[in-house]
Amino acid sequence: MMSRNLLLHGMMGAGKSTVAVLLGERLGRRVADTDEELRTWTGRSIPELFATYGEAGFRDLERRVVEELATYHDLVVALGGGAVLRDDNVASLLLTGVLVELRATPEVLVERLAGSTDRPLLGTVGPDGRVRGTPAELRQRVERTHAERARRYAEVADLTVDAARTPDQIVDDILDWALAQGDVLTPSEHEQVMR
Ligand SMILES: Nc1ncnc2c1ncn2[C@@H]1O[C@H](COP(=O)(O)OP(=O)(O)O)[C@@H](O)[C@H]1O
Ligand SMILES: O=C(O)C1=C[C@@H](OP(=O)(O)O)[C@@H](O)[C@H](O)C1
Ligand SMILES: [Mg+2]
Repeated sequence: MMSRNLLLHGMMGAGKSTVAVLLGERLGRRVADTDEELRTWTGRSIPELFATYGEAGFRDLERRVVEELATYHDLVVALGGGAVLRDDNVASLLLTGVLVELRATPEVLVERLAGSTDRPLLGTVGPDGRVRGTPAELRQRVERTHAERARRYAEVADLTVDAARTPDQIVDDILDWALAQGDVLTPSEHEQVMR
């Protein structure tokens, strides 16, 4: 019996990659992270990919990863924060999965992203991988990106969870919701979560 992929989306720093691992452990599912897939496939870091191909080129590579992952079932997937901006990605992902938004305020996100060196859109890392950018610039970029994307994230979400809590609490919220759906978990996952 197959289940639907649990696809985590939302802003950079919301905790998608972190929560995906825990959720996968709780369900005994395989976990995929689109950024990790891109690193493995290309042998390059995310900043290197942005520096080499630009954002548009990065999105095209990400699209190919998304298309491939959408052919599987029974996964937990941490999407890169920009993946659901494309309609073609959302259409592919919904064929086999449900979209769960992790939502947090810019204040919370900035706190979590302060030391980040692998998110080129935040301006905190140069093409050479060296850290640059001031805390004020980080805050401005997070606020602007959040303002640009918040509506889109909400619109495509099957479920939105408050990400300003512990990863375990976020996993519990997702599982509570998944249990109440008919087609998200397999019967054996259902049993395992209830135990
Ligand atoms: N629920 C949480 N509470 C506090 N810190 C978190 C939480 N989830 C993730 N973090 C931290 O925030 C940073 C970004 O998390 P990450 O999982 O990479 O987010 P995303 O994949 O959404 O960009 C990491 O340093 C991570 O350890
Ligand atoms: O929001 C975005 O556009 C991006 C988010 C990043 O992943 P996380 O959301 O895991 O940080 C990564 O895919 C890339 O830097 C672009
Ligand atoms: Mg991530």
